[in-house]
Amino acid sequence: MSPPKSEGRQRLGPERARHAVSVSLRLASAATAIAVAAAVFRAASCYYNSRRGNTGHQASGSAACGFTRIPPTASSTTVGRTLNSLGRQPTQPLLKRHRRHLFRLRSARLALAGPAAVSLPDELLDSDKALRFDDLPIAAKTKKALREELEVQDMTEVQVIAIPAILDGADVVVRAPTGTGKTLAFLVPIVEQLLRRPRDKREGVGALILSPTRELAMQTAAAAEQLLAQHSDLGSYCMIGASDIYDETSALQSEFIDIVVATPGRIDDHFRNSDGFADLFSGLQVLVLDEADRLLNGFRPQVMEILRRLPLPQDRQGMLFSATFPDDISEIAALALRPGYRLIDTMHGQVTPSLVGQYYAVFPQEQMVSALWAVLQQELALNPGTAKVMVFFTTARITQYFAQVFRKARMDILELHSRHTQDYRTASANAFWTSPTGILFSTDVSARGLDYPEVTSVIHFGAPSSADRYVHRTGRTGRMGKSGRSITLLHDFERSFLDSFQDLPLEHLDVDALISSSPPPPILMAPLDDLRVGQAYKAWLGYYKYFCEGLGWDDAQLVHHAGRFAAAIGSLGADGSHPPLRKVTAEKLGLARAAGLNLVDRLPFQAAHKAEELRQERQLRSIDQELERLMEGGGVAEPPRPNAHKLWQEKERAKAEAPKPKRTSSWPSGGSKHPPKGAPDSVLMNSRLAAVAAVESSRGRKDQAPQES
Ligand SMILES: Nc1ncnc2c1ncn2[C@@H]1O[C@H](COP(=O)(O)OP(=O)(O)OP(=O)(O)O)[C@@H](O)[C@H]1O
Repeated sequence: MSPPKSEGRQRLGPERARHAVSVSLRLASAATAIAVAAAVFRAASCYYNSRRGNTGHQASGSAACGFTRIPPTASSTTVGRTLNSLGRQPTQPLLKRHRRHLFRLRSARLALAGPAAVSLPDELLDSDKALRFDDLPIAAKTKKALREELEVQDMTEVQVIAIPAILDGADVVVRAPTGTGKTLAFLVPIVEQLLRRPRDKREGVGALILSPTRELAMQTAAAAEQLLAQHSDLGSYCMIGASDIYDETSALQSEFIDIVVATPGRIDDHFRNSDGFADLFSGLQVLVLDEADRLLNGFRPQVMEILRRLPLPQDRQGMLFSATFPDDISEIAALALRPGYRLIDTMHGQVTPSLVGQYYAVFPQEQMVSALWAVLQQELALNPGTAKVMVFFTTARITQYFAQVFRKARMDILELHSRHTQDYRTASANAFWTSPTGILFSTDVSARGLDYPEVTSVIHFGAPSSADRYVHRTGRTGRMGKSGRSITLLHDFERSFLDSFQDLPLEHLDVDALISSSPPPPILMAPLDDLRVGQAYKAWLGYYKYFCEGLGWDDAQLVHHAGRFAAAIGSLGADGSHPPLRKVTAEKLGLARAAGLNLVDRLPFQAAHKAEELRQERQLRSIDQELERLMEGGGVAEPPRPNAHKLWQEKERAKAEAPKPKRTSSWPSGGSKHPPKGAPDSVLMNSRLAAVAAVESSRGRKDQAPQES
């Protein structure tokens, strides 16, 4: 294992002090007192400030479901908010009005202080045209790729402000609404920075982009690949938990790879276990933490370890991107950025997309299945033939349970969560991405960054565990100025969730009326087999045990509501007995002494599942054979492969054979308006998905991915 690149990280103290001074200076010089006061007032009225501290997710015992209000505080983000107070406009995802661009650019210059904050030529600032990528001082090949591969021309607000600042060499913290083009806001200048300083092959990787989930990393890598389509001398690579660790190291050592997009767990793993890996990053020029708040909240140990082994902030450029940051970002920024970094904030006080109608319903837990059924029917009816719905659940097992229940009722449900293998996850994501309509049941693993086209509705089944999660989930719809709907379905005991969201435009939805007009089919109310019930019940207990304090529950109340959950899925015994729970599990949950649980040494149904597992494996094999046969016969396109590196290798191979081949990414791209070529036959893929799911589920296989839930 290579030694850490530097041991000097203890300089954080003085750096922090310098940073504090620089923030104060910027505060003082950047805005007038009125603007600051307006921003503070805005902050006070903004729900984002009224939520509990974002970084305190684990710290507070009441945790995320506590729904307690934290008094608003003025903070370093005030600097960013002065931009908003000057702008006084609702969020406009695609700003084509040049005057507003100019106003904001000038505001940015004012508010962000620092010399030469934005380096667009003055003649552009004085013209009446919308600012386009073509106007940027970047390589012609990048512009061509933006036009032809990503099909984008006019820049969005965050791109107008962030790209010049990054090209200028600044470290940045960028907060911009969901779906407004943050990915290209960092990818475009990264490519340019790499081109501007030609690198020696021995310097290794030029830019590292960290993403909290595998799917987001793959999506970003695909966008990078599209952007590099015209640059035969630059390559990108995607490193995620599911790939082969040995292949990755040797690929990185033998190939010329400039941009690596990765999940933190995998990079950390390499740093610890792969010889010579750290050397590959010794010449790193750019580091991006995409969804930075999540990375530093949910993956802090890994991210800290990575930061410790990368070049010091003063020797590279650093960027933090997200739609949500804690009020005090100085701590996060001090970890990854140079003092004097610039804050760019294009939220304009609006945390959710302006064209997303937001609704809520509260219902007795016993009605949860009917409520979800009725709301889904409504969304399908509101968008006939085009409904694309994402339903977010609290845990992977509960997601899996509901997916199987709704499939019984002949609904075509895709599933994405950590209880499946990466192949399955990728196939689900691809199927949802390519289909013009569909329903995806997911955990928060899909909440951030994923850019599924044309999502019409987001349904939160149960209270989201934090305000930030609500924002990111909701942001899967209403992207790039489109409209959408977000419906929050709250169990009766989650009503206090609404207290924290008073500033959101949530409208009440009459779920009783919906249930009366769309009653659930009887099959929906019949429980699944014991194994699935047991898994869902255990997951429910584990999840709400974590939030007991916030809900004001003791163990007896937890068990009481767990019984209601069991009743709602039709699995409470005739004598009121709960589904069986292993004693060892109850001990782990701290519930060994709780009255009312049905504790057993061994689950009675485990052996019976062995035979079922074998049957399903046989089924899976025959579906695979069928797929293979069809593919050989040209009846169905090859299922898409996600690994950007493989695609890159193919590109390289193809290049050697014929100059300038044109390839299309097989993964949902950040910008292409067309589905990737080679999309799978959906019926066959769906049956394969179902078969794989059944086998995985009966094996109880757990995916080890870093996950949201
Ligand atoms: N200038 C542009 N014009 C048109 N479309 C664009 C432009 N820039 C990006 N897009 C497209 O907008 C969509 C959303 O972009 P992106 O995923 O980068 O948003 P985001 O701000 O990162 O969202 P999130 O906060 O959810 O991660 C993508 O399909 C992307 O290709």
